[in-house]
Amino acid sequence: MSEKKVNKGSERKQLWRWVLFGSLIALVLALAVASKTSPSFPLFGRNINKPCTCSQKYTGMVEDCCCDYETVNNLNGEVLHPSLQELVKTPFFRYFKVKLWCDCPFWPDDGMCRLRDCSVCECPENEFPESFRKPSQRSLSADDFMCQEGKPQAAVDRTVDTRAFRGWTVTDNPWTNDDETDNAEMSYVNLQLNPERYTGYTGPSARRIWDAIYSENCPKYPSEGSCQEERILYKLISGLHSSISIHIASDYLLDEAKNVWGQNLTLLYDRVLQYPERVRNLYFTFLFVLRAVTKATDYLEQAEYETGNPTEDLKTHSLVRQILYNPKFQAACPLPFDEAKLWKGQRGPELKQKIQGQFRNISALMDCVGCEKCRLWGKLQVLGLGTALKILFSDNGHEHLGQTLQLQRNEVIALVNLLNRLSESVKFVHEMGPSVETIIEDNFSALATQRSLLQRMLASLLKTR
Ligand SMILES: Cc1cc2nc3c(=O)[nH]c(=O)nc-3n(C[C@H](O)[C@H](O)[C@H](O)COP(=O)(O)OP(=O)(O)OC[C@H]3O[C@@H](n4cnc5c(N)ncnc54)[C@H](O)[C@@H]3O)c2cc1C
Repeated sequence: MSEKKVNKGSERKQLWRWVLFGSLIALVLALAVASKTSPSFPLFGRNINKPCTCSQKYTGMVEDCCCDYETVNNLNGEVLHPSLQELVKTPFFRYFKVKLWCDCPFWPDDGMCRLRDCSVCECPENEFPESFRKPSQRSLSADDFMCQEGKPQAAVDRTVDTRAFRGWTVTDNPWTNDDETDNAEMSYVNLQLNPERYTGYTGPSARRIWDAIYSENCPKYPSEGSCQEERILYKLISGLHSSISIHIASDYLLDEAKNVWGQNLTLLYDRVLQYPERVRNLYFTFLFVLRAVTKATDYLEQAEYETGNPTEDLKTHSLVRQILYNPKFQAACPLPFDEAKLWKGQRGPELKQKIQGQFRNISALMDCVGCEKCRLWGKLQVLGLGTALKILFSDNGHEHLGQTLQLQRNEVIALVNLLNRLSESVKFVHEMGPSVETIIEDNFSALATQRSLLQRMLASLLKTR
């Protein structure tokens, strides 16, 4: 009888151990599945220290700028974003002239030049209206439709309305490497047909470009005694990088088989939000480019936006004026960035030359980008930044800017499209950031609770053994 009791007791203990062990496994599996299947439940493989929320992090003045985060968000939401969205759709601003061939000057044997054929990948002729011109008349082979590492989302649609290009002079830009004179190699691209978004471009080729940019041309922590100008170059590139990542996250191919596109908030968090510095650099870059646009007010106001469509062209001019002369903007943030404090002192001119050289290298590196659509937006946005630098630092001629500044049409198109991209990114981070961080935070505390539960169960399991 007593032996039976003892046996029953040890059986129950055994059973209890199995129940505990089973629950433990079930809990771990449930967490793993939740983490894998839900993009907004990113728990595993992370540091689970509690992050602080967007609202706590982004207050006060944007570093090195003259506006605070709240003002930037308000102005962007109410004034800039809506106008810019309209402006970039106009015929003048939606066509960009670009050399898309991959003639990377740095590492010809990268293997990316097998994409040379891919760079002329065009839609089959029956996909677009007859009246549209194609830049290349060469006959298309089957390979042309299988380009960009087999990813159609990476190919550029060259559908273009030729009426959009007239006038404007060719001028130098000491900050960039772009040569617009070689018309034979240039394509005209309709930016509205080629949104900046996820393309599947990743791995060593992409990594090599970013590495070359950061390690050789704009190190985060340059040599001892680094100055504000060097930090500013880093922040501009980092802000642009954040914006590219935000566009990938906001327009992501969620299901390749079904061609479903949507937001990838895990990616947004992983690449941008969890590094507050990257968000700050995005705001900095936005204000820097905005300052360049406002500084060129006289020039942009008088420029010709003619495309052969008087109604559209009038609308373009009116939208440009709406941005440049918005009273709300002028009252709340009249000087987004103060460029006058740079290049001072004896080292000024030498430093400027050095940084110009670094920026030109970054511009040249865009030819090494091994994905056509990424190259398009990389080139456009770097040209946009180069244009901002040219406007802000043209031979110290700030006072007479209206008379001395000369911009190419393509530079103006790049500048405005860059500003629009940055404005979209600022809006997305402002609107989505807090909720994404709250979800992550909730998940972190859920994980913390589950972790302590697991620890207790494990301890109890070990005890009963
Ligand atoms: C010019 C260019 C344009 C591109 N455009 C597209 C595109 O349109 N669509 C697309 O799908 N892919 C694009 N890519 C690829 C994309 O940027 C990533 O390289 C790719 O998605 C792989 O990402 P990753 O996670 O390895 O990190 P990456 O974004 O490649 O970052 C590499 C490293 O840089 C550092 N880093 C990341 N972000 C920042 C930042 N904001 N500031 C400072 N340092 C940072 C980190 O150390 C990171 O590990 C582009 C690449 C380049 C070079």
